[in-house]
Amino acid sequence: MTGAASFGDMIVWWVRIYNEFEVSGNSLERIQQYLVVEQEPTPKDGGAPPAYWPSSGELRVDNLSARYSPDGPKVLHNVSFHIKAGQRVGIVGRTGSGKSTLTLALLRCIYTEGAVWYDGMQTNTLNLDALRSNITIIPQVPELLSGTLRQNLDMFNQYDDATLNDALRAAGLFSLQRLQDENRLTLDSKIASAGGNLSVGQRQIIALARAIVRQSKLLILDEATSAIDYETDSIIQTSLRTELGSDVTVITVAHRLQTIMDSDKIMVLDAGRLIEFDSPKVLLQTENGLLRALVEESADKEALLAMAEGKV
Ligand SMILES: Nc1ncnc2c1ncn2[C@@H]1O[C@H](COP(=O)(O)OP(=O)(O)OP(=O)(O)O)[C@@H](O)[C@H]1O
Repeated sequence: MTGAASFGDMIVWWVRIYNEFEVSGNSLERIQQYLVVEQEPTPKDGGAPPAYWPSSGELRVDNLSARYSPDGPKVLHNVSFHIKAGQRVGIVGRTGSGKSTLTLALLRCIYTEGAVWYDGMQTNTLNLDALRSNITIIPQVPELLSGTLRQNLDMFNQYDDATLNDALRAAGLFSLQRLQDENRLTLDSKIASAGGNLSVGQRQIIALARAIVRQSKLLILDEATSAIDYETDSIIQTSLRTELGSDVTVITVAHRLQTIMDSDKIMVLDAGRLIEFDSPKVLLQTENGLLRALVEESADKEALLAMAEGKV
């Protein structure tokens, strides 16, 4: 009996050791993978822009191509366009058409060829710190830091409360709180790690307020369709239309056409190529145009057409 029990114990012991060995092996493998990941140039490498840069959100893109790995396939193909300072531009396209890839390429997060000029500076001559701190991205679900709302808006304590409250008002936080009975936030409110105690809408509004405080000239918004309710979305859209300076360019990656149908211009991507870029009104008159086809397919066709005509 004792012999059988100790043999059994030994088997269990071996299984446990083998299991632990396998788990540790996985961790080692993961560390090894991180060690061989190719590093970006250090953020300070490259030129520093002049102090007055950027003074506008003008963006000129010339033959921009992109891939996710040095020897991977091109995912974005020779995209060229010009966005004047202050324009609101929507990017549309079917799933996998390259919308997110284009925004990553603008930030130099992936391998790119071609040239991008932001307010007259060619971005690949700038260090990554300078480039990325002057473009604000508002992702679908913005991550906030644990701390107060004030710290999230102004990490280096550079602005007074009036400026921060103005930015929150302009971004639409107080309108949202009037409409919805969400927890009332003040500059001293505590934000949980990653913003876990706030709704996605509140987080997007705070990210927008941060862009307003930083006086970003180029804002890229990834529309959060599924995670955001209609009221919050329209508050954010109104803020983007009315509360930003006239030289601030807003690019919205749109997942529903309503959001961008009254933009100054719409960019239509298809399989990594820019196939249409013009005002919604012109694109809707384009025979066999993709935007026109997307609108035709939509259940909200009439409303979209009215928006494009500026009637809504
Ligand atoms: N990390 C990645 N590595 C390799 N290829 C990728 C990666 N991310 C995206 N791709 C590829 O790039 C192409 C464009 O994808 P992208 O995510 O830019 O499209 P999208 O228009 O933003 O799509 P969605 O509307 O679904 O967000 C697709 O073929 C996709 O498979």
